Amino acid sequence: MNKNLKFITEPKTVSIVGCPFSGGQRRVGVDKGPIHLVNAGLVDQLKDLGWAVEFNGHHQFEDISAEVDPPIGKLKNPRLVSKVTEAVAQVVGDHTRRRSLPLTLGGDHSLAMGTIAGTLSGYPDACVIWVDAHADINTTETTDSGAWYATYTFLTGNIHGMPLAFLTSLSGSNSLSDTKDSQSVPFSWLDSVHLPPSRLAYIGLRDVDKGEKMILLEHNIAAFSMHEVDRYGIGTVVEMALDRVNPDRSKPIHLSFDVDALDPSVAPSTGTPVRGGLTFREGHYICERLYETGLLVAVDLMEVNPSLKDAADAQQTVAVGCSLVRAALGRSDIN
Ligand SMILES: NC(=[NH2+])NCCC[C@H](N)C(=O)O
Repeated sequence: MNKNLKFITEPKTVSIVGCPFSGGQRRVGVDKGPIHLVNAGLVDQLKDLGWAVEFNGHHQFEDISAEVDPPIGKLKNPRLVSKVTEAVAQVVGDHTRRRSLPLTLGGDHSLAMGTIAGTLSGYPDACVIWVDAHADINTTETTDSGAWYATYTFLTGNIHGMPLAFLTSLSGSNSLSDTKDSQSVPFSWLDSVHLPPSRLAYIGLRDVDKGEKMILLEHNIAAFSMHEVDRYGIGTVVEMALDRVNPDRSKPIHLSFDVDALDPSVAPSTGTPVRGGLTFREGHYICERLYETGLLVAVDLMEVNPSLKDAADAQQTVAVGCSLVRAALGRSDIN
């Protein structure tokens, strides 16, 4: 076992899962995120931190296509997103069961259906720290409940706003089915996966749709918005989040980091930026502290979209993304 990370075996290995995928939302370019992150030197940076790095190129999801993929209910690209996330779940699950640490680079945040399902296959008691401006817990019913927001994102139905509804079983394939053949219904593979809402904590929220607010309340989900970050400071907020989902500091932790949790002045190139976000240091502190718990088992970095804004903004966002990953994988300023 690793002296720093309780669940990862020596020699500590990080397995990069590059996921150039944008089908969970409407803006082109987020599929380029992982390519830019790797081209910025991430592999060598992680080797420098003492990790053995496995990276066999980005997943092309070649065999996966869904040429005929009309919306089901309000959901856009349901067949494609289901197939891609199922493939991601398999890959992440394999790494997890070998006790290497999967680092998934997105791509849009619908990919977390795959990454978290994969983590749960290896660590059924894992908890999730979801760092994001958005709650991404819209159900098949509530996905258009973000009234002001929806006006400029085509009434949503974008599955990147929904992964946690499927993972917590608030939505399931039954809500998408008009056929008896359950195998062919999108997301039926996820029906057997369940993340209890008591093992989910958010940090950084500031753009939560009406229907999502009701879900957070009703299921008593640990949600720390920017208001709590301002009020208590990031150090206290991270402990408060861990107290809710991992009170004994014993369970495996999956970190799912959406780069839009950061303020747009820090990470401008992302599809759904929201002002008033985490500072550079607050974002890094979360990553550093979770590494320090020794309990990290998987990391996602999502929603870097280098095609948005200008080249300098894209480069800044990619650089911050790499820096967050280094912080989550043990980089320290003094040792
Ligand atoms: N992963 C993201 N950037 N999600 C943004 C979601 C925005 C909005 N709540 C929706 O459901 O469409």
